[in-house]
Amino acid sequence: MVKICCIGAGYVGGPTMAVIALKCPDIEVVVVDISVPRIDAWNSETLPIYEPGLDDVVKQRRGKNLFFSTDVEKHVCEADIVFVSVNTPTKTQGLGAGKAADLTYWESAARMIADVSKSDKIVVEKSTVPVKTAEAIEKILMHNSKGINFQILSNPEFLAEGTAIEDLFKPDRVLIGGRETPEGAKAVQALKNVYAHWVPVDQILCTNLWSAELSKLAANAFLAQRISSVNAMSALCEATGADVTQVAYAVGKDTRIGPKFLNASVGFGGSCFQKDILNLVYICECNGLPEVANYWKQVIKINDYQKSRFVNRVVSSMFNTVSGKKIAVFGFAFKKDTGDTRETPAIDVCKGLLGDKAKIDIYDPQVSKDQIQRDLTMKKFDWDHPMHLQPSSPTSMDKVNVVLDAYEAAKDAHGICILTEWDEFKALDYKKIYDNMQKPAFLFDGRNVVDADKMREIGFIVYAIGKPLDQWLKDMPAVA
Ligand SMILES: NC(=O)c1ccc[n+]([C@@H]2O[C@H](COP(=O)([O-])OP(=O)(O)OC[C@H]3O[C@@H](n4cnc5c(N)ncnc54)[C@H](O)[C@@H]3O)[C@@H](O)[C@H]2O)c1
Ligand SMILES: O=c1ccn([C@@H]2O[C@H](COP(=O)(O)OP(=O)(O)O[C@H]3O[C@H](CO)[C@@H](O)[C@H](O)[C@H]3O)[C@@H](O)[C@H]2O)c(=O)[nH]1
Repeated sequence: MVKICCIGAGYVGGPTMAVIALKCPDIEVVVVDISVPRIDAWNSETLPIYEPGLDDVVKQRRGKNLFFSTDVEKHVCEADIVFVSVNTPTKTQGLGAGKAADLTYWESAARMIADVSKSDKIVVEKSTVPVKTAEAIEKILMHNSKGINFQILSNPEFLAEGTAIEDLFKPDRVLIGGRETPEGAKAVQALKNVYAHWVPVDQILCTNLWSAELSKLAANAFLAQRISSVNAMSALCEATGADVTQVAYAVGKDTRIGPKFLNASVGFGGSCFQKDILNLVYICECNGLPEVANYWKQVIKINDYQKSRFVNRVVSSMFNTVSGKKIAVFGFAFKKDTGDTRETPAIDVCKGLLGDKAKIDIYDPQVSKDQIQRDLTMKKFDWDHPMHLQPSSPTSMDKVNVVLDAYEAAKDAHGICILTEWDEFKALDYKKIYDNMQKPAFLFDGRNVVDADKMREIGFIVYAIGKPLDQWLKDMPAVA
């Protein structure tokens, strides 16, 4: 029986391995992590991450051919294929700080693999890494190999949170990069055999190592660039009276452009886009390509602009101050159907409002109070380190309340900011909400989830990203 071990039981390692175990009953899959609470949660009734369909997959295979363990060394030693799916955060200190990928966790995993291995292994990069990481990993493994043969493969993951199980069941493509040698080709084939259990072989793309590594960064950069493009248009729509939804629809009808990923928003979030683009920018700079670096940097700049533009709209429309005013925040996760808050635009928007001395009441169906407190008090990029290395006792947040439903958040509030597109926000009784708010009552829709005209009929002053502005907002222009 082929044995797989995956180092890192996070958003990628957990769901990916659960699906491999489901689709390949003839393979034993063990997911290992240094975090005891995370592994305990994977072995419990309440999994450590919320992802539609995940519970079902884990319950079907756990204890049969899917295991979660903290005994990292034992399971690495026994495995034929070792996936590495550990954090690759942005460096916060030293050379490349604020841009380069911090490969500390990756390097320590590679050294451990070299230390404990007693048989040949295929080592698979599942984490998103800078181009040429495989070369560095190869050096670490070869210099410590004791005669063992290691083949390094790059197999980047393209799942999106909230749809991870669907994406893993029906990936657009699986990408495997390997060395162009007979041993490399054999390793690529071994990994291909795993995915071929359920992915049509013509969708399994095989490339050289560097193409696979770079394709992952490139795909995320292209995706994020689409959002920054439509968000840049949203600012122009507001200035001209065009409607960004209509513009995006018209643009997306061009089959060369396509309709997906063109929703204007308060900004993109998530653990990947910003981190991976910063990493790409750094690689370009290191390769003497400042023009290319600047091109991609602009995607991040527009995203930051979009978040601060939103805060400025809120403040300026409420007579240029939110000091002492209660603002209800609907949604804190970086997108719907996940409890993940990494790099969520809600952090920057809430910090912006707090900076203007607002009082905020936050409601999100999947994010805990503890997590929100951590997010609003943590330093930039600290979130992407293993849980046990993050600050555990957040400083107090006397101007922030985390509440259990949207009605409570909006009671006596001056304004509402919708920051995540949870479906339940479409179905709320906004008349009831309006009746319980201070007047004038403001609704700032950062995700275009509510029917703005209906809200206006109720009495709200409405701001919706990229939509024609209410007269009130035109009279109170925001400084971008
Ligand atoms: N989250 C996503 O949707 C997504 C999608 C595609 C790719 N990625 C990439 O995959 C990688 C992992 O992302 P994630 O979201 O799963 O991160 P995560 O933080 O959820 O999980 C990483 C896990 O690795 C563990 N870990 C770190 N060092 C370890 C070590 N030496 N030994 C054992 N365990 C160790 C941590 O404790 C943590 O539980 C990143 O490179 C990310 O960019 C993420
Ligand atoms: O039209 C859109 C689409 C998305 N978003 C926002 O963009 C962010 C990222 O969304 P999404 O890409 O759906 O989720 P992620 O889980 O971050 O997935 C991205 O990042 C992963 C990690 O690398 C990749 O594997 C995925 O392919 C890639 O989509 C979220 O804040 C979304 O709200 C928009 O604002 N408008």
